[in-house]
Amino acid sequence: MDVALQGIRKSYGGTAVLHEVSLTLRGGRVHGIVGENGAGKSTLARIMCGAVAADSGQVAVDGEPAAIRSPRDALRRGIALVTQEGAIVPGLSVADNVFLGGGVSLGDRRGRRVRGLRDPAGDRRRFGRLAARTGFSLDPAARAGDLPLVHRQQVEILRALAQGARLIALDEPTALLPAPAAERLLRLARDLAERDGIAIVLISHRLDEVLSACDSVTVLRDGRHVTTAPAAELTPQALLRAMVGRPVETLYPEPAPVPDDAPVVLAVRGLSRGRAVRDVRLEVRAGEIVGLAGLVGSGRSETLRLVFGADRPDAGEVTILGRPATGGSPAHAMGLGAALVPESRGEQGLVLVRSAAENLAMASLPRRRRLGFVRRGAERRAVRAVAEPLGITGPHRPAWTLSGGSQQRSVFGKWLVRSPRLLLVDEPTRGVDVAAKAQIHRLIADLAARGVAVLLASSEVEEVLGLAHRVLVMRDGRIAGEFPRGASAEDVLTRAGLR
Ligand SMILES: Nc1ncnc2c1ncn2[C@@H]1O[C@H](COP(=O)(O)OP(=O)(O)OP(=O)(O)O)[C@@H](O)[C@H]1O
Repeated sequence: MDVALQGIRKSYGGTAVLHEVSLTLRGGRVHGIVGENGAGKSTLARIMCGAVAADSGQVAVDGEPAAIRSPRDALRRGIALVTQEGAIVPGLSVADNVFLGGGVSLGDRRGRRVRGLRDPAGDRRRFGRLAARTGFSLDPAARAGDLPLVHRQQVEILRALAQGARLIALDEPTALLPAPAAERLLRLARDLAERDGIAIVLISHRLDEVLSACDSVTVLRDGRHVTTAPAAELTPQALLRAMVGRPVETLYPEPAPVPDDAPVVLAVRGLSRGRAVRDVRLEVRAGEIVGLAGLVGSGRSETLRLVFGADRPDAGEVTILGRPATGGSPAHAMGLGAALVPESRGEQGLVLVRSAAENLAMASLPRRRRLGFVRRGAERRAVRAVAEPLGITGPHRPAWTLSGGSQQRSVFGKWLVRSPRLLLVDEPTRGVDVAAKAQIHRLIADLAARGVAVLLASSEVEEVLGLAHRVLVMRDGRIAGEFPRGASAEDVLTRAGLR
């Protein structure tokens, strides 16, 4: 199946987000779409999949104009979108999400049963076949809302396949995955293209994976189509130049040395919670960046949550600047100077119906003043002090309309306005483009240089090794090793059980 996008235009509130973009996606091929945050990648994918209406232009399927007005229309035409955050119906089982796809795709959160009666035994067989085809091991009876984001994405892929999709657009599918799982997913994408003739669209900020997984790559810049070229003729540098239109600094900033007399800001001893975190011991001094590497589920994020008081430990002790913080609450930890930039910005980081400016201003105010309306003055100050330096575009629009990168920067900014002494950061650059990534790295390095203690968890081993003074590797909830900055990624991955 070929899908041609012709002269697609889209504006939001008078701002053009896509300018006459044309692109043909062919069955049996993997097409990459790259571009900086806000370049229009997701909007293009949403238009093709019926989640957003174009202002003009058309979508043609196998040469015939196709009126795609909803995700259901798109799915009927064989076009499915798999998003980063997962458009599943949380209250339904995995199997129901997969098989009721046509009826429950985006916008129908109650999951109405549009197909009438179901055949449970048939569904089980079909589910088994799909699971075998994809290599996903999901429990069909599990409640979809209980699944972690990475598994919700698998549910969406199964749903697309169960509904017979011939074009599957994957919007940043590997952003959350550790290296081996990302490789498996990309292999699956290639296999679906080659064996089943499905057209795969891969939107990603990881240029190396785009180049290795795709047949052709399209570059968008500021809503314009810059080029489409065979991946074999491109290099990461050429892609970057096309994306950004200027040379980009991609080296990690050298962290400032930690003074010998720098006080210990965070001390953790014997910290344990169930099987997730076991007997963790670590220290972070003022000005020091300590990295936490490890697989998803190795205990990285859980350790940060325990330190921040978001979860209660079964045992162990946390002190922040010498004051006890064990098993307190986020409010208590914040009172001691801690800040947590969480992994999932949509769920934990931002009030999405408020603007980035309001989110920033809310974070800057004392707790008791945070309810009700935020004063315009506080908003203006927050925009000047944080949103502008961080390059957050559209700080006055509701946060849900911001590009993924601007959302991530807003979450970061929210904590910066509070001048923390201890910064706990989880996946700081997920879904962030190369230029913004460099900005966030610089920001972390600058904060540390000003004496902030940073505990940084990331699934990108290169990121932790590049930024941190030293790296602790977690495996099965325990600290399995420690490496200095500049150690080889291979060694860290081996210790983490990834290789
Ligand atoms: N519903 C909306 N209302 C207003 N503006 C929007 C809306 N959705 C997207 N935009 C804007 O359109 C532009 C393109 O956004 P889009 O999400 O398509 O970019 P992207 O290339 O996918 O970025 P990222 O890599 O950060 O996900 C951004 O400036 C974004 O803020």
